[in-house]
Amino acid sequence: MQGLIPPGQSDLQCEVDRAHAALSKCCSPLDKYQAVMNLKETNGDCFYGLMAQRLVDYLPIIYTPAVGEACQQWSSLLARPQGLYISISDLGNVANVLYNWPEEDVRIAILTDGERILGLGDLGCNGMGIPVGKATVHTAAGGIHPRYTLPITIDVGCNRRSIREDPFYVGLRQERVRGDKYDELVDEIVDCLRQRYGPSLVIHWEDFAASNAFRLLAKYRERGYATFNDDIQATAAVTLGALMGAQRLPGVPPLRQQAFLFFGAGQANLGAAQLLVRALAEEGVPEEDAKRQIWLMDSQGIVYTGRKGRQLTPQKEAFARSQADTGLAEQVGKDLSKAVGLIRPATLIGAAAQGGAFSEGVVRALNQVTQETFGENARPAVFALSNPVEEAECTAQQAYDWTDGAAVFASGTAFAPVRRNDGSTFLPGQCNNCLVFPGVALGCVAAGATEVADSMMLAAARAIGRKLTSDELQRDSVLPRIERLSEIARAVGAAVSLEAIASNKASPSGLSALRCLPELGGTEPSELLQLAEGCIRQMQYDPFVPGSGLRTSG
Ligand SMILES: O=C([O-])CC(=O)C(=O)O
Ligand SMILES: [Mg+2]
Repeated sequence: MQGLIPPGQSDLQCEVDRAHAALSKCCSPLDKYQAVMNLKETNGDCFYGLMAQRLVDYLPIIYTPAVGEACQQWSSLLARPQGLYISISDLGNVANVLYNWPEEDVRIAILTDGERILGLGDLGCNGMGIPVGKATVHTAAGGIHPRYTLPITIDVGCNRRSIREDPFYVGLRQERVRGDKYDELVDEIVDCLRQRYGPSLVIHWEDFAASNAFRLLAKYRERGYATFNDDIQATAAVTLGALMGAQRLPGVPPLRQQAFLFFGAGQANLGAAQLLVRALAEEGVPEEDAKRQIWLMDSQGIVYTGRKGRQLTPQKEAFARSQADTGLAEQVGKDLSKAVGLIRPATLIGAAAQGGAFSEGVVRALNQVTQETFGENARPAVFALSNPVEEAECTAQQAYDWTDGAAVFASGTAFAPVRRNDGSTFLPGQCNNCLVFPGVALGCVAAGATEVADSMMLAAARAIGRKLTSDELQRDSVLPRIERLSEIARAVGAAVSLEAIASNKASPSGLSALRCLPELGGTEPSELLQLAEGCIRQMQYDPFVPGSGLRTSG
């Protein structure tokens, strides 16, 4: 290497600082995305060092929202492969493809088929940015070694013509394969993953369309895989965590007394509704009563039994209002402010990828019905969860302005703090599944979990609600600040492993690693936190002595 690199020596910290200074010169988030991904490719130690130290600066780049733009432009980005591509033409040959992945010890596989990337829809093979970004967050926040993560894009085609016809498109130029062949491919992938990486490999599903997401999750859970769907379960856990956090603010009505209106009946809201029912059940509310507190609204209006048109999916059917609500549903039609006026919820959760759907009229009506029902100091919850930011149902500023500061607000993509008239600031919570999935994976890996049970997701939600600090509460945040992501991931990890042990979902290897935990009894056992810290990459360069040959790492 002598002569091929400059003579001055820098340690890792200097390289991290230099990389940050260089990246600060990028003019757009997309430029920064490309530059930082290039760094990942050329100097992994420096990249992960930078992510660990400045996650809050780089999360909006490697993750939502810039990663969404990167996926939209993926074909023309000169992106180097950072994960594994398995296509429908590999059917019957998946094992060989999988053995091309160089790592022997993978603990988490993150799979997408690119059909529902964030709120951006079908991006086909260009969705690869998402599992790659999620893997990076598993490392940067959860401390999972990058070699333990395997991002996979399953290419079965793309139903967006503009993408298929893009001359630079990197995927298969065909419509999506569906039905038996699709299922066979996913089966083969999951089987081969288990064969190569063992039964406690965590399978993390990401950004599948609802028609596949629920089915695949149920199928592989039933088959005894340690598996979770980020968009259904982790989004649900962070949403429930935000609802639990809101309970700690004065004026927010008790969960068991409210009506909840879910705008959008896709994976995120259905998952949240399912988990909410479980949480209410633990408060002693019978399941049927809990369901009666919940209203779903999709593109056809209120979800109710016997609704004309397309048949309800089983997941929607579980929350369909009874025939007794037919009159109300017909009166509402597709009008959200009418729904608010007639249902009188105190919580409105949007996850329909319809930017701006929470209009001034809707938010004002929500505030009014909340105060009429629970008194003039009562505060409604407005959660605008769709990603990326253009898809958000309303902005933080709007929610505050339209309710004279009464609303408690959370969003999927971050909004800046909002200044109040008295000079203090509201701190909008970022209700993004990144507060959950790294901790869930960490907890599962640490405990050698054989299943990702609902109770483990509930434990994750509770851990998040508990972690809110008094400063955050004072600024009306319903979730811990994203700056604390690593700390939250470890707390969620601890809670998830403890619950895995308590519900007999931990395997002997995990149990022996965690053998001291039950006696510790606390909610954040220091042993587990140490274990988590132990997983973290030791980012050190070996000293380079001129004339002695290569650096051994870096
Ligand atoms: O990636 C994110 O920001 C959250 C998420 O899973 C999605 O929107 O699909
Ligand atoms: Mg997702």
